[in-house]
Amino acid sequence: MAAQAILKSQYEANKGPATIGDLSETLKRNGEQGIPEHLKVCDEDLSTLESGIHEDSEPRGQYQVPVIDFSLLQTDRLALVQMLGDAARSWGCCQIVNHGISVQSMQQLTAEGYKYFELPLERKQQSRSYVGDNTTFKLSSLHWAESWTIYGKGSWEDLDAEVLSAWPEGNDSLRIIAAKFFQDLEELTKQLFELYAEDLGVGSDFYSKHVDSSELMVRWNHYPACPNPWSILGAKTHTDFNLITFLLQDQVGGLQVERDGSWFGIQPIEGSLIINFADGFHVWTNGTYKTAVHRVLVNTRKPRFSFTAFWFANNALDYIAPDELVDANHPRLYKPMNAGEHKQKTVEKRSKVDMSNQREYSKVLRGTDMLNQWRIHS
Ligand SMILES: O=C(O)CCC(=O)C(=O)O
Ligand SMILES: [Fe+2]
Repeated sequence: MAAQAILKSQYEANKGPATIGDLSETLKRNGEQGIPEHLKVCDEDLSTLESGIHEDSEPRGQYQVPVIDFSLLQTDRLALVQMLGDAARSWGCCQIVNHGISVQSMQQLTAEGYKYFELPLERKQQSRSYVGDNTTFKLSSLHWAESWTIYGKGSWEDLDAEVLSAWPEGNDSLRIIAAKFFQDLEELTKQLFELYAEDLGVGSDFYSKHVDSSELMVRWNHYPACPNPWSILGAKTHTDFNLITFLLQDQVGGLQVERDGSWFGIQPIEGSLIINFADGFHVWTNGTYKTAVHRVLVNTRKPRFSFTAFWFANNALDYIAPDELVDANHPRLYKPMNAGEHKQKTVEKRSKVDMSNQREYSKVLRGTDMLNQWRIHS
């Protein structure tokens, strides 16, 4: 049987290949021919994968996604509010530095989590949330990656259970550092939501008062070096369907965001936090802030690691943009979008889509169809 057929039948039988590493070995032997259809970069993306981009990070001068110094909060709040707002409107994304969360604790958090990927496969597979081969996990926006997920905030239960399943002997440093990070991120998120409210001219706690009832899901990701960078993306082009996402990437880089049909790399900066607006916030601002369309390139030589923190609004919340954001020139764009329903529908759609149908699959990942379901058509 040809390599592709073997892989395909393995996928269909749902028994492997067990890891991206296995798949990588198969692809090294079989070249482009071995790539399963649903892993292939769609034509739309193919034309925008610039040469050489996967081998090294982009040169510094070409990075355009705003990097915002959060310490302006102390010296020039107005300027900070304006920068945050501008970035959210035009990019749906920015990077913040000097955000107040200790860089050292973030480095520890990522490094401790990334050790997870070095554990024996059998151990990792004991975790409820381990995904060794994201290509078979249809719900995921990741493709060439393995990942480990924990539900954070408030409860220690999931954190404890997950940490213990990976390290039965315990791993207090990860447990403590993660719990502290969840708390710090919650504070920062509230602060940011107030600044965004200020930019939008709505009541200062309009968004921030919902942080307490929101949920946090965090994920460590490992994208192994990939022998076929021209045909495979680490994460295909997608939007996040939650409220807002915070990201940390290592120095390898590869995260890109789309603006007006062009792709821009996000500069790796140690200790920074990348903010990606997701579908929820987009609707909640009557479309004022973009939902970031993003993707991840793979690297031929270096593995890449990232850490993502997804805020999900409480399932009961209806995203309704405040009246201040609606006027004759800005008619209301969306019906009240229920957070739980949007999540459920998106998950369902992503898990049912025929992944070998490029057009359909990429539409579902981009979230366009899903958001359109809530759109008011005038
Ligand atoms: O790894 C990254 O930088 C991005 C991952 C991502 O976009 C996601 O998990 O939704
Ligand atoms: Fe994403």
